[in-house]
Amino acid sequence: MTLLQTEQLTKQFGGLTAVDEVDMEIEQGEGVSLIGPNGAGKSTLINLVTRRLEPSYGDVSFKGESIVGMDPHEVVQQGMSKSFQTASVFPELSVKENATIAALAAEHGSFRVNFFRHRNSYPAVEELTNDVLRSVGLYGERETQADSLDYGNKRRLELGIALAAEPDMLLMDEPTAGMSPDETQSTVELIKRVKDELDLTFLLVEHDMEIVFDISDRIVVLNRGSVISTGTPEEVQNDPAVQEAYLGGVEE
Ligand SMILES: Nc1ncnc2c1ncn2[C@@H]1O[C@H](COP(=O)(O)OP(=O)(O)OP(=O)(O)O)[C@@H](O)[C@H]1O
Repeated sequence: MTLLQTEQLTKQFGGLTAVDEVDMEIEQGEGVSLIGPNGAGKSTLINLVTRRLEPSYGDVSFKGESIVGMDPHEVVQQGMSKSFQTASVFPELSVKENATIAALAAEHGSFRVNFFRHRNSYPAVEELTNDVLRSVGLYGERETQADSLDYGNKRRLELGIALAAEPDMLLMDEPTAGMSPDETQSTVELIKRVKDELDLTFLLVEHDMEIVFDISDRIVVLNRGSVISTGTPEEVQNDPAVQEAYLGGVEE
């Protein structure tokens, strides 16, 4: 099943076409990375998909329905979450309280938790929260105040908060930015494990090619707003158009 589809999706800023008639499809269960040189249009494309930007023209559909016209929070309710946004963490609350709030806020999909309608479903919320904290390796830290987590664990909590909403699709913009090599490695392992465990569909923007090749089922390459290649990591790596546009100069 196609979860996300863009058709002729275009964003112009004045005379600059940042995203240029992009046709992209992401299937349920796929892990897709979006790569491309600086200024290729990756962030703009993500912002169009999450409805933080209005397209100049073209369409975005999620689960077969156009989401152009929806507010960003409505898109989240449809099952699309974006992780690695520190803004989603309440620093003065505990790890568990943060995850619980995220679980309570989720109002989509088969698992509908609405605190005000189903107060007696609190045990279900607690079970979900505990599962998520175990998945991201924070169960042992559940009583810790979010503020006092180290950097790597803060990022794990951000991922946990996104997962507690039980998203059908997770968007991640440079999840390992600012991390040490060890933290990067454990975050990559975490994303891979969570994807397998939860059959998660993701769209990742990442500059680190080692991570991209390790983590992706499929890669979409943008250059100057256009998709110049799409395929498995191997296909993309061997595509001369990509080598020229993106990996240019690394021939040995
Ligand atoms: N709000 C804006 N107003 C005007 N131009 C913009 C705006 N946002 C992005 N651009 C331009 O659109 C182009 C694409 O930018 P975008 O940030 O999407 O690229 P990117 O691939 O995410 O780059 P990076 O890898 O450096 O983050 C760039 O030329 C950028 O300067």
